[in-house]
Amino acid sequence: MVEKSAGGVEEGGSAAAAAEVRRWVEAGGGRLVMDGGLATELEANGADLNDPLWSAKCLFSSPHLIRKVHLDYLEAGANIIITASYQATIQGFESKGFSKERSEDLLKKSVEIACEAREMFLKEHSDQSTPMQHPILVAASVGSYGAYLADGSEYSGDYGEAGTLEFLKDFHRRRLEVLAEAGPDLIAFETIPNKLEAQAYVELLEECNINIPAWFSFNSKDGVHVVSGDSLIECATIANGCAKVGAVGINCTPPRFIHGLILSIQKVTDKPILIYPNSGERYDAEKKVWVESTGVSDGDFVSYVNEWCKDGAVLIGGCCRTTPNTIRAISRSLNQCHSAPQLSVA
Ligand SMILES: C[S+](C)CC[C@H](N)C(=O)O
Ligand SMILES: N[C@@H](CCS)C(=O)O
Ligand SMILES: [Zn+2]
Repeated sequence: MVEKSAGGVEEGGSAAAAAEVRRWVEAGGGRLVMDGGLATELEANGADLNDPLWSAKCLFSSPHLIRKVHLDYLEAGANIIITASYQATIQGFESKGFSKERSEDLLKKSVEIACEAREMFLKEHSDQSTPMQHPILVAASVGSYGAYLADGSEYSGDYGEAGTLEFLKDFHRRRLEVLAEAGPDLIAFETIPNKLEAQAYVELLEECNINIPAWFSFNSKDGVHVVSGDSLIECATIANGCAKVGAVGINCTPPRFIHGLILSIQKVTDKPILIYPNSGERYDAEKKVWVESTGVSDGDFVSYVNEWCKDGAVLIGGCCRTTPNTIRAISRSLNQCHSAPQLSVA
């Protein structure tokens, strides 16, 4: 279980969230291993995600599978497990016929399932002399508005006329509050496709007075811009300007772009950098399948890890199409990596 500092993000000045993430990274020996693709592994365990709710469907159809996948990632060496709330929204559940209350309960449940998996894992290993990974953290996923649209818009960031700042804030507000109230260690804003949504998240973190460290993770198709074409540097600058953001990085992006993206992020922030790329395959949103075999294998993926460490990433995992085998290999590779930079705890 994680011990939180007395004041959380609330106290401690402008870099409080980053300081908290740095403390966790220090506790983990200079690196933290994140989990891999949650939806990927739910499918591997038999879930049918061809649904507008995608992986969030399992919150009511097969919560036991979500718990199993979290456990599999913990057994593989993950320090951080990300909840099944990526595509879980009050609006999405309501359009399936759930009441507002039940929809909020399902959001909370995503955090509860991950916490249960952590408890089970800790209990299972409590009498073992071999050291387990520490700390173990639960990050509540907030997928973008594009994820809710269920048409792959998180890979274009093109929201048309709906994409105003106020609209995006209204869309995410209650969802964020409910997830924060459920008590995760972190809030994971994932697969952020454009600058506007990053700005909306910053304003919501402040207005809702969220005192749980957040991370902002963008996705890119060219190694320079986020998927909308907005500059990654500008996006990372927005994240850097928010004291409630504890880490900044990249997810669901081909491994070949990660090196350059880390260097870009470093130009504008001292906050810890996280990266959890996908396999490099392309998502066909109509058929809801991943296509093309240009992806990298687990072995290939891991060959990049030491370079990303040297570049300065301190939280490393995988996104779509990565598996517990990927995470096990990353964990082993990081354990052998002795070039950990000294992190100052502010
Ligand atoms: C990260 S993508 C693979 C998630 C699924 C997408 N939003 C869809 O519903 O098709
Ligand atoms: N946390 C989500 C990210 C999708 S891009 C998942 O792994 O399914
Ligand atoms: Zn992904």
